This record gives sequence, structure tokens and C-alpha cells, in this order.
Amino acid sequence: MEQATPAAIEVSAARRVYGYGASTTVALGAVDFTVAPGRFVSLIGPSGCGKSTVLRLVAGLETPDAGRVLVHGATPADACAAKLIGFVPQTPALLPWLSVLKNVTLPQRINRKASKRRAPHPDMRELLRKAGLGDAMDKLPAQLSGGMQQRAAIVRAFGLRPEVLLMDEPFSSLDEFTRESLQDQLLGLWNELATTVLFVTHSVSEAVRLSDAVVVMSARPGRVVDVVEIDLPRPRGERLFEKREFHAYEDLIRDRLRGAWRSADIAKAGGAGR
Ligand SMILES: Nc1ncnc2c1ncn2[C@@H]1O[C@H](COP(=O)(O)OP(=O)(O)OP(=O)(O)O)[C@@H](O)[C@H]1O
Repeated sequence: MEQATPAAIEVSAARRVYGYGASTTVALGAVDFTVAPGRFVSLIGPSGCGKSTVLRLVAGLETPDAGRVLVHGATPADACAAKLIGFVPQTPALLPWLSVLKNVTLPQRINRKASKRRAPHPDMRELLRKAGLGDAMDKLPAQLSGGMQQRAAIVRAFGLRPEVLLMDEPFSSLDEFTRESLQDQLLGLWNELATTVLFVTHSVSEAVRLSDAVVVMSARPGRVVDVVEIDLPRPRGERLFEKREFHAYEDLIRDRLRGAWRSADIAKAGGAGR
């Protein structure tokens, strides 16, 4: 992932250790990867390998114990203060007493000053319509299905036009059909707003469908075992699933994941699991 302009995300030898003494857990060994501006990159790896930890480091919610993380050349804390970063968690976390429209416009209203310094923020009514929520704007979150709520959370995250959008398995609780429709909508917004996305998923096919590159991590302590560039044409609609190349990428990533599991087993057998 070489680039001439500064990386949108740079993670260099990032290490993260939790706990003390006998309960020490090395969550991340030394994680290295970069994401160029405007790219869609997914993180995939075995459960507990530290994917969410990487997102928390990039979001500035935690700091690495060694190594460094930069977002557009700034520390994550500074990037957050400048509203460069948006975050979509696994569950939508909408405020139950506000309508959908008020929920998605809340960050813009709170951050009026910060958003004035940057590109004008998008028309949220328009984004809600594009995300298929035109009729749901005045409803309360509890009146929406889980998929609709997650869609609203995604629209909300795009509201401040963050340079970098971090997404932690945002579709994991949704059925296959809703998931695919949300993937389409996410790709539409990403394409239109030229945001950089770092996306955590457990699904190999989701990673291949969405991404420009997939960062494959090993079992804990997490490290990057491979970065697979996904050279498939866009837009990536339903026809993609019929393509041989799509399945070849799935097989390649599954193979890398199997390798990552095997190397972790060997490390554990040698007493280096922690
Ligand atoms: N606050 C914490 N205190 C102690 N250990 C933690 C903490 N947060 C994470 N861990 C440990 O660090 C490791 C990495 O956790 P993390 O949630 O980043 O993994 P993950 O790859 O996102 O997992 P999953 O795919 O299951 O969501 C795990 O072993 C987890 O138990």
C-alpha cells in the first residue's frame, strides 16, 4: 500500500498489553499497516486477535504501549478533536427519545463550529432518503427494525464528513439480505463522500465485496500476516458473487486465516501464546 500523499491511517509497530502480572494479556504484538486516503480497508482475523483494539487505537480511545498510530499525520486524539474521525459501533446506539432525523443531525448541531472549518456537511434528509429511510425520519428508533437503526447509525456517522470512518462489525447482527443491502448503501455513501474506511468484520465474503484491501491478522497476540489487495471492478453489485475472481479472493483470504491459526497454535505449543 505505497502512496505519495500522507497515509490516512498509519499504524506502526503498535503494541497493546492489558492487565498486570499473571493476568497480562498481549492483545497486539506489533501491528503495522497503512491506509491511503479514500480507500476501503477491512481488518479480518480470528476472534480475540485484537481487531477492535486496533480500531480503539485509531479512534484515540486507547493509546498503544509501544509503536505509534497517526491519522492524517496527527495523533488520534488531535484527529478526533478536529472531527476527522467517525465511529460506527456494532450496535447502533441511537438516542431513544429523539426521532431518526434528530439523531442523525445531532453531531452536526453539537459540532457546528468544527464542521464549519471543513467541507459543508451533507444534507442529512437526502442521505436518509438514499439509505431508504425517507419514511422513517420522524419515527423514534424503537419503531424501526434493527437493520433500519443500523442504517441510521451509518448515516449519522457520515454527517460530519469525517475523513476517516471506523466501523466495528456494524452488520454482524443482521440477516444476510439486510446485510447485503446495507453493504450497498455503505458503498454508495463511501463513494459519494470519498471517505477512508477501516472496517472490522468476521465475514470473508463481506471483506472481499467491500474492500480495496483486506488486512489479515493472526490469533492473539495480533499481528498482520498479510495484506490482500482486492483487484475487482466497482461498483460491486450482486453479479460479483457469480465471478470466479471473487471466490478466488475468498479462498486466498481463508487460506491466510488458516495459516494464521496454525502459527498461533505452534506459538502456544512453544509457550509463547501470551
Ligand atoms: N479492556 C481489556 N482488558 C483486558 N483484556 C482485554 C481488554 N480489551 C480487550 N482485551 C483482550 O484483548 C484481546 C483482543 O480483544 P479485541 O476485542 O480487540 O479482539 P477482537 O479481534 O476484536 O475480538 P472479536 O473478533 O471476538 O470481537 C482479547 O484477548 C481480549 O480478551
